[in-house]
Amino acid sequence: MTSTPLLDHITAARWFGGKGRRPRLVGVTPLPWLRPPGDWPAVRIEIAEIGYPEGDTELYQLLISYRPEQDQQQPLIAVQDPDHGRLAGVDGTDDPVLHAALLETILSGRRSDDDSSTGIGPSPAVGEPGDDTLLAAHVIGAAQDGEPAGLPSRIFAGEQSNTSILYADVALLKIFRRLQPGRNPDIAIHEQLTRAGNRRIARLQGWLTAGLRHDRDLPSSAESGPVGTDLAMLVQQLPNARNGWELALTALGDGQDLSRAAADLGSALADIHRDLRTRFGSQQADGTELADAMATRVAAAALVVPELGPLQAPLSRLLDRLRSHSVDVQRVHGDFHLGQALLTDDGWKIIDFEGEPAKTLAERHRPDSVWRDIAGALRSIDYAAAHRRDAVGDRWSADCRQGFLDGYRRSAGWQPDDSHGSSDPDDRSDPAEQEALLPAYLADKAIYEVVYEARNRPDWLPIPLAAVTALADGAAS
Ligand SMILES: Nc1ncnc2c1ncn2[C@@H]1O[C@H](COP(=O)(O)OP(=O)(O)O)[C@@H](O)[C@H]1O
Ligand SMILES: O=P(O)(O)O[C@H]1O[C@H](CO)[C@@H](O[C@H]2O[C@H](CO)[C@@H](O)[C@H](O)[C@H]2O)[C@H](O)[C@H]1O
Repeated sequence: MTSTPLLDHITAARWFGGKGRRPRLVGVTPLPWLRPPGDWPAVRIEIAEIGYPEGDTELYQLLISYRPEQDQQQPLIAVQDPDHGRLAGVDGTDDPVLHAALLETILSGRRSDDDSSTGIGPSPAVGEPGDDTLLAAHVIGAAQDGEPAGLPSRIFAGEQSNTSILYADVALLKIFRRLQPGRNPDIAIHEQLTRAGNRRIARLQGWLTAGLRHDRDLPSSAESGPVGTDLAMLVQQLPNARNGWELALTALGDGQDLSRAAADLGSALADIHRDLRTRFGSQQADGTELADAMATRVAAAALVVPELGPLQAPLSRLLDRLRSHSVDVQRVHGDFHLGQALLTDDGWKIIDFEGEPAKTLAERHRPDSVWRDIAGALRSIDYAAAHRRDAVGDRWSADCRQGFLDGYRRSAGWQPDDSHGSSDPDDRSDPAEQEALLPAYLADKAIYEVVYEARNRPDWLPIPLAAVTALADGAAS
């Protein structure tokens, strides 16, 4: 690989997904300037295309702050610009001027308070229709009513795969680093849940989309014309939010029962599923096709983690149980775990609807069974309990899992309960029969986790491997 300051910057970043590979910088596409000429620093988003020897490419979003070349120390990139002259740019991720320009760009965007917005429209906030690369901004709800100028900003310092900018204590701008042409599921789902008035999420306030052209900005394709590629979303900042994973570990360490909170979380997930079902619809999927897809994932995982080899036959018997079913599917979270749940003064909120990072964009938009998310939560409780492998941990885990399932069933209207029962039970014909799908979804999730841990945290591999083994043993007996 030919090292350049920009390539080194990208490959060293927390969000770079090609670690261990041989990346090269194919090109950089600048989006329009976010400030008028003469206002320094000049700031804009740039999209870097990274190529690999295997032939695949990835797109990454960069935030760059420019000054005249002679005024800039240690630049990542130098450009000749018709309006600004010779410029040198540095990473602008921490630059409050860039933060303010991004916020103002979104808040000056096209208001789309109807349901027909597609994310890329004829009224770009920056650039003119017909430009090669447009930047379109959209706002919904009350986001435009505030005065954004001067809001103090800072980068979210916690663990995350993208980059978030916090504006005072009111809003959070999540900047998607690894871009995929098309609609981002996090925005698509937040938009619909916000329009539905769902109170279990951080409300969406706006988003930013680039209109990238296949012939110039995007990896080679026969298509032409701009493709809306979502860049960032602005959401309500949740005050006093405590991460569910950390709460679980603390409670477990203290031997504190968390089954009521788990029930509330199950109820929150059911509320979200209900609104997703209403907004996106539902359909029936062929259980045989689902079982085949899961079996393919087991086989692929066994190539990465050979310990799975002997478990393939019993797992295949477990997946066979899906084959006799027509499976009810709808939009779901897709990668639900305790780290995606924040406990606030207003109860649980669920975040990060991007789906499993290893899946393609099309797969992440595809309807799936609600058991995908329920299995995600149950697996996550098991992960937490793995930190305390004793009778207290086992009891804690069993209580939490039962609490979660009871809370979900009650809110979904799957079981009668005067105190919590939903007056609007969903329309699935036989939820109890659908519950037979849970072991297959638990196995599919644990198989995903085995590969995830083998690649990212080998020390954690025994946790999902033990779960797959237990499920396989259960199927064999
Ligand atoms: N609306 C919000 N308000 C407050 N904190 C949030 C909000 N959304 C996310 N966070 C914090 O940011 C972290 C990362 O968010 P997430 O959406 O999972 O980002 P990523 O997908 O980039 O990892 C969360 O674990 C949480 O601590
Ligand atoms: O980065 P994301 O939050 O989108 O999700 C990925 O990373 C998660 C780990 O941070 C991983 O979750 C797995 O570990 C969790 C504990 O750290 C556990 O609660 C989850 O149940 C387990 O799946 C997730 O699978 C992965 O997609």
